Amino acid sequence: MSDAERTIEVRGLTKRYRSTLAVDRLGFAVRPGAVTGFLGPNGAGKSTTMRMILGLDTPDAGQARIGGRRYRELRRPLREVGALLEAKAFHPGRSAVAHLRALAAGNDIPRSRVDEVLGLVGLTEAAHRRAGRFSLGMAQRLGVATALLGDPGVLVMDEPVNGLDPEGIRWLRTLLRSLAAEGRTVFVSSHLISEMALTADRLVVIGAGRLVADTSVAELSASYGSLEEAFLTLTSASTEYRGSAAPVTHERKTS
Ligand SMILES: Nc1ncnc2c1ncn2[C@@H]1O[C@H](COP(=O)(O)OP(=O)(O)OP(=O)(O)O)[C@@H](O)[C@H]1O
Repeated sequence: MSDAERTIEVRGLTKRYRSTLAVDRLGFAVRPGAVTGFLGPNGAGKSTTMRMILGLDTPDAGQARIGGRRYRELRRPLREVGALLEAKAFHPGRSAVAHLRALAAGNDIPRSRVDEVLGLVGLTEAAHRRAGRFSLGMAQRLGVATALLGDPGVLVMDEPVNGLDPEGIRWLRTLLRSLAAEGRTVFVSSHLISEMALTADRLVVIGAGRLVADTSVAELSASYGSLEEAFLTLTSASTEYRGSAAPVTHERKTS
């Protein structure tokens, strides 16, 4: 897979739910070889954007493409893009191994890969337990295993840190960084700035559905003194950070 095939591109992406403009003409690119954090306060539009990237929601305008194609046009989606959206997105009566085997069988993925990913996320011992009884942290690990099942070049994860304990958070951070170091595209949302400061190389920050920054973690924290300061300043005023240029203030949307 070439770098272009692993690039996520969002252009003019817009989504409205009745009176709420959830995503507003959003544009950015996520490239391979780095962890890109997707930051924004609660309700900023992160999940909606990720759902549109993954073809689970239809944009009202604009488009999201992976390697130049819409998610729905991908020939072997699980092998190209791994997704983690919400924890516990599996049948509660099924064991972890049964869940992964069913997905592998339906997507032409060798059965041996199931044991591999269970090992990778530390669920080998719990593989035969009913997934419905998993703790939130274990469910997140199963979600990560599911995302990695097809050995995809692109990973899209919505708040994967949720429910993990400190050891789990460190484990996930190391895993995401190593996946990026292997040349994969890793796009991960969070509202935890401190965690993103440790995990991400680049940041796409949104506020009220609009892009407020698309830059490296180092540059953003250097410009504002700290990443927390940058996040709070940019998202509260919906100002746009443009590298060394002065921040540009947008009118706030009142929809
Ligand atoms: N299915 C829906 N129907 C109506 N409104 C929705 C729907 N999904 C999202 N919204 C609204 O769109 C906006 C963006 O929501 P979204 O979940 O994408 O934000 P988020 O950045 O992921 O937030 P959080 O960090 O709280 O998960 C919010 O105002 C939310 O209430």
